[in-house]
Amino acid sequence: MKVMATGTFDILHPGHVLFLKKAKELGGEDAVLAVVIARDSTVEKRKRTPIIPQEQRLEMIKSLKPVDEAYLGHAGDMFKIVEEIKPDIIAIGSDQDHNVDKLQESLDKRGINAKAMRVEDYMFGELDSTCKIIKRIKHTDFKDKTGELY
Ligand SMILES: Cc1cc2nc3c(=O)[nH]c(=O)nc-3n(C[C@H](O)[C@H](O)[C@H](O)COP(=O)(O)O)c2cc1C
Ligand SMILES: Nc1ncnc2c1ncn2[C@@H]1O[C@H](COP(=O)(O)OP(=O)(O)OP(=O)(O)O)[C@@H](O)[C@H]1O
Repeated sequence: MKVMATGTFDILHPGHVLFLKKAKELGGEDAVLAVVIARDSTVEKRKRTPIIPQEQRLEMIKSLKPVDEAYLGHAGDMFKIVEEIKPDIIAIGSDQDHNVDKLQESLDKRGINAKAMRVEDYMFGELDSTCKIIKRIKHTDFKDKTGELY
């Protein structure tokens, strides 16, 4: 079965890898995992300014073990890429801001034969989100080996 997972994936961390592994598991033994990377313009609108540009975020996701295919999403219509990829399952992360029931309704209305499913697993840790990594960087005084701030 083909599973589609989506996200920004700005500054990768182990929680992203857990999500992708668990998303692929939803598709059973012969699962194929296709990942849609949110465009910079989408991230700006929906979340915040991304740090890593979309092409670099795509390159990193493509290189991860569970990932079979990865694509940049389109600007605007979020269902166009779904129609192109034709997934059996759309995996939504546990803290992802998409309502699974509403998403399923929209898929059904559009005649897309995919099941929206939530991945319940979440990896908790000191730096378990991109936001926390950004905050850590902002509040760190970086010094070189002589102790000089740079
Ligand atoms: C079914 C589905 C299709 C999507 N298609 C696109 C798309 O074509 N282009 C895009 O920029 N974002 C797309 N997104 C949105 C992003 O992947 C992402 O969910 C959104 O920017 C919020 O960021 P986050 O999921 O990292 O929190 C899609 C999301 C879903 C659930
Ligand atoms: N710690 C985590 N454990 C499990 N899944 C995670 C974790 N962090 C993110 N994910 C999942 O990875 C996908 C991409 O997440 P996203 O790029 O929004 O990362 P993020 O770290 O949550 O970013 P931000 O802090 O900017 O919101 C989403 O489906 C999200 O639910």
